[in-house]
Amino acid sequence: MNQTPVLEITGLSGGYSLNKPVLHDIALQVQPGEMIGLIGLNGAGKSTIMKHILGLMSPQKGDITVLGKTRNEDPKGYHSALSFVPESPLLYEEMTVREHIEFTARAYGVDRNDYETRSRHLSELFNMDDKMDTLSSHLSKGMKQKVMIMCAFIARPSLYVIDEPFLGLDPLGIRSLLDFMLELKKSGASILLSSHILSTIENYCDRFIVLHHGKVIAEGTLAEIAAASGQPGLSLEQLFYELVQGGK
Ligand SMILES: Nc1ncnc2c1ncn2[C@@H]1O[C@H](COP(=O)(O)OP(=O)(O)OP(=O)(O)O)[C@@H](O)[C@H]1O
Repeated sequence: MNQTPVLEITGLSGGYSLNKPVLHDIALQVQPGEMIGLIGLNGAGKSTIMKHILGLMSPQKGDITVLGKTRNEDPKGYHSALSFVPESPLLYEEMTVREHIEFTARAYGVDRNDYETRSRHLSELFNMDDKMDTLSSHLSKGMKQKVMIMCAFIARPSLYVIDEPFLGLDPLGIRSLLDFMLELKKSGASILLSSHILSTIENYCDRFIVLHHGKVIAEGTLAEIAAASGQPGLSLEQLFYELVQGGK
């Protein structure tokens, strides 16, 4: 493939202190229209990779480009090409659901008509119609997670970075989220998704990156990872178990 990757990470090492890196020589690419599953045990480094992509942490070594440019080369282009769903909801208690979505839409420069159409679609999809004017402090845990997801999806960036989004969502919410991610993918967007719910993402992601102790220990389609491990036909969960047990 000769097109510019939406996201390219090369030789990334980084962490929370210089003498103890958490990430070791990470390389990965996300192409336009791809959904990539980033999987690993607790503490493997998934969120730390995402913090580096978002520019919340700076690499100790290596480079990260979004649409071919680093954050230093084009800060505005870099950030407007990204949208993020964090693992835990971070909301303003005194703002309503609608205000959160509106605020995010303005920050991304979404025009009024697009905002109206998308926000109606998202509130229906996530069953939040009757909560749009509720203060976020009055929402359930799963509803707060839905607000984060709706905020991330109100803009139409090239890349969605989504950190373990399913926790707290009810089965209908999980299905709506998966279906919506497929819609985004069809429209050409790329998604980097981390999750522990391997049976759920197995059939949705195009490729997987398996992270263990801050290193990429396997990558590819399910069939490619299975073939490389000499165990064709295994499910993602079985393969993951074999890989991390073997890599201990
Ligand atoms: N703020 C922090 N300060 C210091 N170390 C941290 C901090 N956040 C994470 N770490 C460490 O970095 C390593 C990677 O953590 P990270 O949060 O990236 O894991 P993860 O793969 O996202 O795990 P999980 O599945 O539990 O969300 C762990 O050893 C963790 O203890």
